[in-house]
Amino acid sequence: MAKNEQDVEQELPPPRNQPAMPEGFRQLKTQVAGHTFEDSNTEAVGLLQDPTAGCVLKPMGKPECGERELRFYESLAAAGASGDNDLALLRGHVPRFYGPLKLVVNQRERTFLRLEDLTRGMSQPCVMDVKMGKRTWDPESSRNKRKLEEAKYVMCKQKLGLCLPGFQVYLPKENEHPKETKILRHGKDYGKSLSVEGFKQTMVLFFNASDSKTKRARTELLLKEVLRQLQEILSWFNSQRLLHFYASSLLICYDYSRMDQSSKCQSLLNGHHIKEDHPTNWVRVKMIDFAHVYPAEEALPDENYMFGLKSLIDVVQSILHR
Ligand SMILES: Nc1ncnc2c1ncn2[C@@H]1O[C@H](COP(=O)(O)OP(=O)(O)OP(=O)(O)O)[C@@H](O)[C@H]1O
Ligand SMILES: O=P(O)(O)O[C@@H]1[C@H](O)[C@H](O)[C@@H](OP(=O)(O)O)[C@H](OP(=O)(O)O)[C@H]1O
Repeated sequence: MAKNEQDVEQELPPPRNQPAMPEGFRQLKTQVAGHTFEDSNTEAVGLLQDPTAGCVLKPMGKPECGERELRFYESLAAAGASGDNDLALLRGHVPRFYGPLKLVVNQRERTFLRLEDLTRGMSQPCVMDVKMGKRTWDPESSRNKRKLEEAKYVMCKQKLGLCLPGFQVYLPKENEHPKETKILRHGKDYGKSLSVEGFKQTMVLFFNASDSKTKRARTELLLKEVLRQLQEILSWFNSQRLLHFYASSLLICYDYSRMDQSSKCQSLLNGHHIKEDHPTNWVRVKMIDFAHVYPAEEALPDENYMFGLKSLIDVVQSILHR
């Protein structure tokens, strides 16, 4: 590990000056990467959360990026919910989109994209942002942007086609109270320092898989569900020839509080029984960040994204089969 846990808590501090925002909204506390609020710059805006609606609101940042992401979500909406074309099928792998919304934040009106909150309903959300692909610059990037991107996260990006801009995880406290937890948070500086081995160890930590004796069954369930969702995304990429995704991420979320429960059924008022403990209720893996999505060149598959996705699957499989 590059830094100890004490450093981590200082690395992503909650901003001291609370940004001024409309009633009912708050900063997304589980935001682990990307553009964020800054104490010294009221122009910098991060994601908001609307806890009642189960939505997050992503600010449309740089005009070309914001517009591209809006067009991407609108094209999925237009593809129709029930269609079986590749765009319609992609809807299942991205957050639901509820349209743009103008809000005044820090005394300035801005446009936000309203998206399904992938951490909704989670009382102890563990969240990891994994940026996909060896190449994280898009076809319109300047020579300078290319150089900047190629100089970052070099070890993981080149070998695995992955990089780790941020994550948070709940871990058991190492004391006599097994139910007590602590949160570990790391940002992009940590991710940029990781070797391939460090990346793999970080994944072990993130999945609470370091202790092989306790919670073994729950960890196995978690890893299998993550793998299942990753494989579904890979099958979509295997067939689609429409889009290429640059600097896009997978967001892996799970609820640590569900790692402790044994499988149980819940009775519903209408007499039906649902397995509320089913892992699809507390594990979510979705694609996010579509600021650099382009039509596929020469209708080729997105080998760049797929290379990263396959190595992520290999890493998770290696943890499962240790
Ligand atoms: N739908 C969502 N549900 C929950 N959290 C989300 C969602 N979308 C984004 N986030 C949180 O916000 C972070 C940043 O998201 P995103 O990558 O879309 O922003 P960005 O500012 O475009 O990032 P970048 O600087 O890498 O381009 C993610 O790492 C995640 O923590
Ligand atoms: O990982 P880092 O070092 O934080 O680098 C940022 C990352 O590449 C973001 O994807 C990019 O935003 P976009 O995807 O919106 O281009 C941002 O550009 P920016 O600083 O020009 O916003 C970079 O600074």
